[in-house]
Amino acid sequence: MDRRSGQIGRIHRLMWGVVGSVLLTVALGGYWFTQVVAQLGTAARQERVQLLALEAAVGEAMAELSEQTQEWKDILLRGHDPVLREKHQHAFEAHALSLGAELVSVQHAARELGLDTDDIAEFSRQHQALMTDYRAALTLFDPKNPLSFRLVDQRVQGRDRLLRDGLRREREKLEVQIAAREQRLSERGVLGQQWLKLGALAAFLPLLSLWFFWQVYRALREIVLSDARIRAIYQAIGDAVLVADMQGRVESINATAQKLLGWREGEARGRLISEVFELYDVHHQQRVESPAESVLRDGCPIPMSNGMMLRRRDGSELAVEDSAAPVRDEHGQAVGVVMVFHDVSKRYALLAELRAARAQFETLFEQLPEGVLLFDENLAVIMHNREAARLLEYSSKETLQLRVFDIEAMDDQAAIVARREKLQQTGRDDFESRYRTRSGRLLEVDVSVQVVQLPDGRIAFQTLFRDITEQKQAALQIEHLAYHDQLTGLPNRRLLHDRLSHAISSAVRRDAQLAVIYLDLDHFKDVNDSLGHGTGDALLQVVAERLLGCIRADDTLARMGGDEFVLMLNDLNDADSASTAAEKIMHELSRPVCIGGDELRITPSLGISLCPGDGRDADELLKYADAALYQAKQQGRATYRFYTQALHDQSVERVQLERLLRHALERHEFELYYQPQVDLRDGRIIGCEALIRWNHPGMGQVSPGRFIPIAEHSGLIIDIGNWVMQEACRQPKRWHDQGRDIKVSFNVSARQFMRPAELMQSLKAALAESGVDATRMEVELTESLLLDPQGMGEVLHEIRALGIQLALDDFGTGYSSLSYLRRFPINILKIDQSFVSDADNNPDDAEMVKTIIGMAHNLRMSVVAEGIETEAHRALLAMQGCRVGQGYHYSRPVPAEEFSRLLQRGSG
Ligand SMILES: Nc1nc2c(ncn2[C@@H]2O[C@H](COP(=O)(O)O[C@H]3[C@@H](O)[C@H](n4cnc5c(=O)[nH]c(N)nc54)O[C@@H]3COP(=O)(O)O)[C@@H](O)[C@H]2O)c(=O)[nH]1
Repeated sequence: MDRRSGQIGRIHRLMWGVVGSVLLTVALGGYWFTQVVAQLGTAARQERVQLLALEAAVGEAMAELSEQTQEWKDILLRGHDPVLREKHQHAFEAHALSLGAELVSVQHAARELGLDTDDIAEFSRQHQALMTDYRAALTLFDPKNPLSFRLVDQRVQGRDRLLRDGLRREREKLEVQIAAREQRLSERGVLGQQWLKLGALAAFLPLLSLWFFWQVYRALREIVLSDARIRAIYQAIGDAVLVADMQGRVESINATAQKLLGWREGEARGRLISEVFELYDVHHQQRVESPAESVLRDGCPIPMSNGMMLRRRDGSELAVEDSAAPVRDEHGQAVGVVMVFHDVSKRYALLAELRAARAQFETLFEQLPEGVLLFDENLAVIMHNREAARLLEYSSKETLQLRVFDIEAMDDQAAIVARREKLQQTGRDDFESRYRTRSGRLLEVDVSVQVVQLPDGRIAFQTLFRDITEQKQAALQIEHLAYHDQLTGLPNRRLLHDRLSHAISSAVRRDAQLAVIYLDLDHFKDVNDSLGHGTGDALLQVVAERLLGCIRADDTLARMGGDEFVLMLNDLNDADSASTAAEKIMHELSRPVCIGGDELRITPSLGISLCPGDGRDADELLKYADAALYQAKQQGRATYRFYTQALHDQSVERVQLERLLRHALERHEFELYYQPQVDLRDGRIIGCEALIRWNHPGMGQVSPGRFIPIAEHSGLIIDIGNWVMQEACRQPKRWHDQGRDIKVSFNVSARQFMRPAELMQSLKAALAESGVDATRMEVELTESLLLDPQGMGEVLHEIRALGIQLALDDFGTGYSSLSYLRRFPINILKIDQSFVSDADNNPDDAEMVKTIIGMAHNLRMSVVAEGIETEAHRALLAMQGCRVGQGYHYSRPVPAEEFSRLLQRGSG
């Protein structure tokens, strides 16, 4: 390339030298030539001027001669007048002089022009002679004698004419000569012009040659440059090019080929193609023929093909795409081969990546847990995955023949089309729909459609769908569960609340009345506990059925949980209608129920609130009905109560107490009082019962009779009970440390027993933390707990195993049964104070007391009598064989310190 550029530069410089010298030659030659021609023209012009001057001088001489002759005549004619004669004589002389001078001039001019001047010289002499004669004649002139005029004139007459004629002839002769000369001069001028043309031509011809030369130069330069350009392109081309001769020997390789092959052109030149271009089969790694070699063999061009690996000079490999064609001369004769190839490694890698990505995509597509359908613009399936076909129960082939209308379980095709049009605008849509399977089954599907563009530019609808039939059913079920009671299928608290809210709004709008009846089965727990939950559940179902029979279609019966039901009675005329309904309910539910061969008798308690009289809010009405129910329960059960202001106040108080109770523990407002248990024979304190007290800063001491039911109802009894347990365990340890070993009993609520594991954990922790001897502790539980034989047995045995004694509180008021007394590890029976208080007056109570004491002894249990208020009580009990008792007769429950003093005193 550099050499080529150098050559072009040299040619360039040479050409400029030639052009310069030609231009210089042309310029100098032209200048010289024009100078010569110009000189030639100047000489001719000067000669012509001289001829003209000669001709003019001859003319002048003739004119002067004529003037002289005329003056002569005037002298002769007017010579008689001396003045005129003198004047004309002067003029005559002047003209004679001028004529003489003119003749001299003519002679000179003629001589200069090289003309014959002899005649002119002769004339000059004749004129001189004539003048002499004139002047001589004049001397003869007498102005007074006219004859003298004649005489004078006769002397010169004829001679002046002769002179004039001679001069005329001379002029004619000169004119001939001048004409000849003129002719020659004009010929010389023409010649000069020809020369000028020739000169111009001479100057033009080199210019023309120069122009031709320039054109040739340009053409040559173009050839050279295009050759260089081709060469440059050849080198710069992105594809590798190898040119070889017919023997397969490399002639040239371009820069790209050098880079790819690892051979420099100089090194590769002359080598066999196979040496520099080692080609291998990609898959089998076998050496294969290069396309150039195949062209040399067959003479046929090989189009661009790939799939081969090129082994480079350094041993590394490249994937190449190559082609070859024969190189032919102007006669079509093959003179070599050209091979073009390029590196396709990156493309191969990319293709491999693409293939891997596609395989990945296909796997993903096929393994998608969702069905995928691709619909074209006409909503026909053009692609699908396996899951789509499976869900729709079609084969793959069948799926590809479906249209959306075959799948969508929508009768309204227009709606489907409208949805498609909307989709085209929004690009995406998510909705739930129903698909019909091949077998006609309906699938609830969650569909997500996206508008996509196909490679050919058309749009398509990519539809992902998921079978949510089960989910839907589950959701429906959940929704049903969320709003219904599982056991009875009745609306639950939430649904009741909704309906009640709507019913209240409607009633208020229509100025109508409605009643809310809160119902609770009396002693249902006992049934449940004694006969088992199965029976309890069956009973609840019967109750639900009977209640449904008591209400109208637009009324609502809901189960609130446990044995609690609520009835919402719409459009009541007055409160009496509610009473009527309540009585009907009581009557219906009081009828015996037969379950599993057992005949059960139950009674309900009912609380009633009215809308709008008692309130216009669902929660309010429920709360008031609950308060009325509470009242009904308090007042002996098996009855109904309407909500009243007093009830409202109690209810408010309960709510307030509950709110305050929630903070009582953390504010250390609880305290344990201890009531002595004494030996009825000698009044000696042998133990005590721990009874909780709530010292509220504002309300003073709140009795457990007020707050324990609230604590139990709210669940706060768990924490409070744990605190009692801990404190009750700590106290005997303190007394022990003071030298007094006292047994302490404490109450454990039924709700605490409902969480046996937690109870045991708390109990053990309390014992461990206090370090008390467990045999000093006694747990009091109520009779009703023993009605659940399965649940309770274990925990009671565990408590006993710790060494703690078990006392059955309020014995005689519940389902006292010998069987469970035998079954459970109860140590002590506590006779309820209600029997004790009247035992001295009421023979039934006395009999009861006697029976309990006898039973306890039979069962080898201890007996503790409660509520001993008088000596009579003590005496009666002692007489019946009861050894231990407690009551105001001995001491009210007292704080620990005071109890310590009692201990010191030695008796209660
Ligand atoms: N779960 C828990 N319940 C407890 C706890 N502390 C008490 N209670 C229960 O609260 C109810 C009311 O108890 P209280 O007001 O303390 O009444 C007790 C005695 O003061 C009272 N008593 C004792 N002797 C007499 C008497 O001669 N006459 C009379 N009229 N009353 C008397 O009896 C209550 C003792 O009851 P009991 O537990 O059944 O032995 C009450 O039901 C308590 O059980 C507690 O910590 N946890």
